[in-house]
Amino acid sequence: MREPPVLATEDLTIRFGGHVAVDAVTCAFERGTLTAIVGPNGAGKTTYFNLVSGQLKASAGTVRLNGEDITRLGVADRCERGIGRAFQLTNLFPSLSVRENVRLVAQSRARRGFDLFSRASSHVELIKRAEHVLAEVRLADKRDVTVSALPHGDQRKLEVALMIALGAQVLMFDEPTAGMSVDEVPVILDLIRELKADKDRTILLVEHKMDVIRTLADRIVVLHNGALVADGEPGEVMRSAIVQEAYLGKAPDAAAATETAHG
Ligand SMILES: Nc1ncnc2c1ncn2[C@@H]1O[C@H](COP(=O)(O)OP(=O)(O)OP(=O)(O)O)[C@@H](O)[C@H]1O
Repeated sequence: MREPPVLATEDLTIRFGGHVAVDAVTCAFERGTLTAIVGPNGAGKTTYFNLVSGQLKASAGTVRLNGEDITRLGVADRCERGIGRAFQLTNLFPSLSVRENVRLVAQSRARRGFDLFSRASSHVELIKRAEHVLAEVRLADKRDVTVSALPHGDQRKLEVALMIALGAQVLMFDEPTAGMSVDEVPVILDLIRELKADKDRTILLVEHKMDVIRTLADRIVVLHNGALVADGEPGEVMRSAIVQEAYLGKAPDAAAATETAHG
């Protein structure tokens, strides 16, 4: 039997009063893929993320992780099962070193017995695990730096390290380059590219910048007024009239003219 997608939403819906912010979104995400979720301001992208990560409770519909219905679980339970959301962690210890932060997260996970390292909970094993994760996010040379002294870009890398140490299989990034300096942007994009190379992970990315989407995404899902209006390979989705109109703000005729003009 074919294994279920890592993550799937079925008719996922949330209403705020009379406003439907996410409208019956059915979408599946396969292991080893990076999907960009795009759409105009207010389309429902962040709200969709909140429904997947558990920050918001759905009015209707289902969220499944590896086939398991997790719709009624809270953020912590979803996180333990492998849903990681970048830059939302409040559990950084600013006065401890980078490595201590990662070690503590690895330790809490090992105690709860959620991964292969559950028996490797000796101090030495946990340090090894922390070193491995820090190498993966290119922070090994900052291992002894106190978190509060880290530049913004490195704090973000550390947050990714914590997601990995927590055992996330689904990594969600909501505008990862927002608020970053020109120097930091390529660093975080390289990091996402490297995370994507690990085919066990499934990455969801909300992003406005088309150049970022073009270089990273295997697939684009377009939301508009809360509903999924396009889903497919990036080139094809970007060329579709609905995207030209909904996302780029051009009428279909103008979009067609632009396409013709550019061959
Ligand atoms: N807690 C809330 N209460 C009421 N309305 C909300 C709430 N959260 C979101 N909305 C509304 O839901 C709609 C979708 O918002 P959301 O932030 O998900 O859009 P978005 O696509 O992420 O936009 P942006 O690109 O600007 O971040 C908007 O109309 C927003 O005002």
